[in-house]
Amino acid sequence: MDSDNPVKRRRVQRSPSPPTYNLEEDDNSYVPYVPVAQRRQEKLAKLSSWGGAKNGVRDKQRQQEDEELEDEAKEEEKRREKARKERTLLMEAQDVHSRKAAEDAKKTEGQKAKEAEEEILEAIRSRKKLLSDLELAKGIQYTESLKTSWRPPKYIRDRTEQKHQQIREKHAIIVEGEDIPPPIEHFSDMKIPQSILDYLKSQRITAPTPIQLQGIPTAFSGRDLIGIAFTGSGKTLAFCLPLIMLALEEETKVPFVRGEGPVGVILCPSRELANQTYENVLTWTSALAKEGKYPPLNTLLCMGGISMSEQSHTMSKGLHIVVATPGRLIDMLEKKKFTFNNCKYLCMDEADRMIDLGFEDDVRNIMSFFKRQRQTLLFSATMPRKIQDFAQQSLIRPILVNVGRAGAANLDVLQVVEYVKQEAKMVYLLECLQKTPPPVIVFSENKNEVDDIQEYLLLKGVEAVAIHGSKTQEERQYAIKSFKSGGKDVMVASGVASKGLDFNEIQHVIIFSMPKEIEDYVHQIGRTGRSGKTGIATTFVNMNTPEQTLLDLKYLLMEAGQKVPPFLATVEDPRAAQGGSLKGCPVCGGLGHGISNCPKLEETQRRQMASHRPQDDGGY
Ligand SMILES: Nc1ncnc2c1ncn2[C@@H]1O[C@H](COP(=O)(O)OP(=O)(O)OP(=O)(O)O)[C@@H](O)[C@H]1O
Repeated sequence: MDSDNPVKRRRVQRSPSPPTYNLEEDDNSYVPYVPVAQRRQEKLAKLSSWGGAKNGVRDKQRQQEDEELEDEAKEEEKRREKARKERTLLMEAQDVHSRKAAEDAKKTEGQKAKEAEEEILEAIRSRKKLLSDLELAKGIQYTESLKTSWRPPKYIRDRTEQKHQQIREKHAIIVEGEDIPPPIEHFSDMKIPQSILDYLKSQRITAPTPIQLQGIPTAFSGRDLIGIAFTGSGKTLAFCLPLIMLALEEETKVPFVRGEGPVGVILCPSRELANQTYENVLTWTSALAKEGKYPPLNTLLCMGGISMSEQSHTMSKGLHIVVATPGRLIDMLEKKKFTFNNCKYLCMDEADRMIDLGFEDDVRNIMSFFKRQRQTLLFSATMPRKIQDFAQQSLIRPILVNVGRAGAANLDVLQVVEYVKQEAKMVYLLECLQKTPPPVIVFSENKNEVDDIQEYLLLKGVEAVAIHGSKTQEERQYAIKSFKSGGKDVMVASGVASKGLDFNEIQHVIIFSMPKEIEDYVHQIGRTGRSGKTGIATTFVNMNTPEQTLLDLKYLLMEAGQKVPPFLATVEDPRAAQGGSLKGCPVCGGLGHGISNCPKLEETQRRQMASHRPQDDGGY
């Protein structure tokens, strides 16, 4: 009779083993399944244990039991249906997974690198803006540029935009931004005091360089500016002159007294660069005040390694201009030696380094001392696109003035790359020194090597000085002074001296050890071939030089139309074989690699991990 029971028949047809796709392992609501037959048996056992029950009662119980079994069978059907659906979902998920794996396998290395690049770029994009912590916290956002009274001469204002553009094109100037002030091709049209013009003329500075002819009017107009131009192209004058003019205007309105000022600050990443910029500002402000027609302006040098009491005479008067390295500046501001309550002008030289390699927090900190809207200017010879983008977000209606590709080598430098075995370098260096008369700079990435080279040269009778971050301030100053004055023929330097230092007519730069980052190479060779003169750069490479660095170098030589030596020409670009993009790296501007293997990014990450301040070789 039981075998006729449809419920039972259905149960018998059911698969005897539980489904293997049990998705419910993690499901707390799971109730273990007890087969219907087992439950029936249990019920029957219960019933029979009652004994002596009347037949009517038994029939009623059996009927009840059948109904229960039917309900259970329905439940069971539902359970199976659910499991079937879940199985479909799981299979679908597995399908998607295997499809993706198959697609990934089909992707070329180039495509994978592109995706990795996008991820890194996204991370860079999400960096918080370069505003002060206070501005960020309060959501303060200025939208208008700083107002100034300066106007270009009428005849220039009357020119058409097309004419302005023609002038820019003539000087290979690329501009980006809104309402860009016109380029001005003559200093005399810039409304600069005659005494400064006379001084510049005495220095054979008679016509503005491209970065000056577009950068100075832009800065005079109060606009935020990102100025990019190759090494030795006169960027210092382009950012110092507007500050001098601003300070002059303020001083003329109401003379500054002790405790007042400064009007503006110039930030530099190293002491040497700060010192050099300070000296430039001093010569220009002295020239201005020389004839007594204009008031004297006070400039303070604020950097580690010098005693501020030496400058107490400057501090005892109103202060117009501060030239500083970040660490000491923060220290002075925190100690309230002066304030930025009326400071309107902030310029960063070698700005990519300032905002990219660990100075970022210091810069933010410095910005939080500003109490009013400021004009911000960033200058460098190397400023990769990503850093430009980041900087642009942080400025107000910025104007980008670009002369040549950011990070390109100065075309006035003849670049020679030679394969020299490690053990042969010292001897070959002596030979190389014969190529040109002095002064010559020799660069090495390693402080110990700098000392070794200097020692070797001294032994060989060469008048050499050395400079690196572990030297005392006095030693560094002595080295620079004696080399600048011509007392010493050769300066052996670590990377510190590469950025921004302007030595007179360096004939030859020898790069004893090729830096990993191509930007550093660009800055190092840029110590020669300055202000329109030509120079030679000889670089030693060997099997210790990473292939990627060689590739960056190869592309840079090609871009500058220089001779590529055969051993360098044979270095293949792996991206070409993988079908990847051959665009330059958006982080460091190197042409021979993508973002995913950028040495600069690696270095930045390493520094961040170590979370210590940048070794600017003593900038603090
Ligand atoms: N208009 C000009 N005409 C001729 N020489 C100039 C002009 N402007 C500046 N110079 C000279 O050019 C040299 C290099 O200038 P500067 O140091 O400002 O270059 P830079 O662009 O800042 O280089 P770097 O990127 O290496 O710092 C200096 O000796 C300076 O006096």
